[in-house]
Amino acid sequence: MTDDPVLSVSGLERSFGGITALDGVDVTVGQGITGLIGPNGAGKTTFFNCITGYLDPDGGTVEFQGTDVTGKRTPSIVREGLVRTFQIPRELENMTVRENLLLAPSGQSGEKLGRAWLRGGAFAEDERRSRREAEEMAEFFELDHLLDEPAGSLSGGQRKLLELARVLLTEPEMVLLDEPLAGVNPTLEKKILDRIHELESQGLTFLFVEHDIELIMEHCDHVVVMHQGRKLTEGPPSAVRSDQRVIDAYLGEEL
Ligand SMILES: Nc1ncnc2c1ncn2[C@@H]1O[C@H](COP(=O)(O)OP(=O)(O)OP(=O)(O)O)[C@@H](O)[C@H]1O
Repeated sequence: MTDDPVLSVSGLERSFGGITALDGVDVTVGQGITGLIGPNGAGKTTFFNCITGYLDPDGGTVEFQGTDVTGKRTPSIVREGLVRTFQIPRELENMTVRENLLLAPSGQSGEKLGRAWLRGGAFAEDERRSRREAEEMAEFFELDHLLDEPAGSLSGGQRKLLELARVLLTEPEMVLLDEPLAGVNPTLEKKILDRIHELESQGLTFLFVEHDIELIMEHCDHVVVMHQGRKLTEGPPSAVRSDQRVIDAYLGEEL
């Protein structure tokens, strides 16, 4: 990891009625692969949602590569280069894999259409390039034989690949991965992890939520542990794993 933080989150707060999901979270993420773990209900998903514009935080700040993105909407955060994988929404399940790959995530299509309107002829060239990139991405993730199939017909693992392919097409600087390997068979799992390491070596930053602690320990440079809406501790995987506070937080769950 380099010394310059890619993401700096300070005092992040979010409640739902009487439930405090985030209670002043301070997390700094440097380049590389950082794991984010914590028992059920620790606040991991809320944390992801608040830093990617899906939810407004009640307090605190989020800085991405030196830019304050607190409270910004998702499309503008995506444009800054911070993206998260998200499940293919039901309405996109009837669209083909190719169509899903051609749609920029998080409502950017309106902006794209606007650009096309203004730029006229350049649009055809842009579209050809987008199609080629989508096809290359599908080929890499071994989804090319499924390009004309509806996304809803994919297996769980193939959907995860499609989700990752979609966010990578936005050319991000940092990707938040929310259990990218759930339901993925071992061959596909290895392929996704290899791709993540390859992208990391090219300078991409990952923050990786995963319930499989073994995977986190094996593949992350640094691990942040959340518990009850706060950061409990952080450090190298081996130190975190043997930390008594972490063991207590998981209350005997396998670590
Ligand atoms: N939309 C919501 N409405 C009400 N409460 C919510 C909402 N979203 C999250 N919560 C509550 O906030 C707390 C944190 O939830 P969150 O989903 O962020 O945790 P998590 O660490 O991602 O959990 P898990 O590992 O089980 O997915 C929980 O108590 C949860 O019930």
